[in-house]
Amino acid sequence: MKPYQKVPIEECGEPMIAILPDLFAVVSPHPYQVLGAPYGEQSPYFLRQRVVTQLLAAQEALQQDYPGWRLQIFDAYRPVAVQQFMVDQTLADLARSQGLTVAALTPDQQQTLREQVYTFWAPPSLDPTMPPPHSTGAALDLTLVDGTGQVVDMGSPIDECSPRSYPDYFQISDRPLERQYHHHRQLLARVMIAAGFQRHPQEWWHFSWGDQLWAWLSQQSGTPVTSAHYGRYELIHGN
Ligand SMILES: C[C@@H](N)C(=O)N[C@H](C)C(=O)O
Ligand SMILES: [Zn+2]
Repeated sequence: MKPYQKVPIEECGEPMIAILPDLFAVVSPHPYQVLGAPYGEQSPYFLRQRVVTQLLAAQEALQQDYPGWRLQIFDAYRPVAVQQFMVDQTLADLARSQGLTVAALTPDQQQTLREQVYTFWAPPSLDPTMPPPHSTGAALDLTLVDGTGQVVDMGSPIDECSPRSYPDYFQISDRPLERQYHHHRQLLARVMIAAGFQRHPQEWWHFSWGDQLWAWLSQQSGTPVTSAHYGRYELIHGN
């Protein structure tokens, strides 16, 4: 169990709304849909209403200093079935990168690779007290696009299971390009945190507002948050 999963949830019942592509940039086609992830009738481009409001505030803060720049949404809502699919997919990818298959892994190899997967992916738990963050509609993965519509280089791709994903990985570099990656990651974090979001400690791209991880990180930084506002969305809207 991760420490944030102990935070109580007081579900506020707020609906999710669509993230409109005329307001934000979005990665399309959606990378997990392309892989065949089981969304059913659901769409990854949905978030809780208040989370979208805070996201708009973050984009406005960005555009004050960088006119024409936008937030680019890579992923947002994720049913638990999709979380399970992506965890399995990532395990298979990591095994393949070592010339192995999941079926052929020894118990020790399984354990090592699973630990690597769970450094970057939340467990696909169906327990209502510990939902995967994206299954609450409060978490999203995103980056920046500049005024010409170009994706801003953060030095590593979203979802890479390696230390390059850690937000401060390039902090101590004195190479000009890597200084720039760090600056871009800082810029994304600055506008998101100013709008009330919290960033995942191991991922430069993952932010949330109102879920258990957000509440736990807020507590760690001294903000008196006692509970999360959002639990698993499927439990309140039955989809
Ligand atoms: C790996 C990434 N796409 C992600 O969303 N990770 C977090 C921790 C999650 O699975 O909730
Ligand atoms: Zn995420």
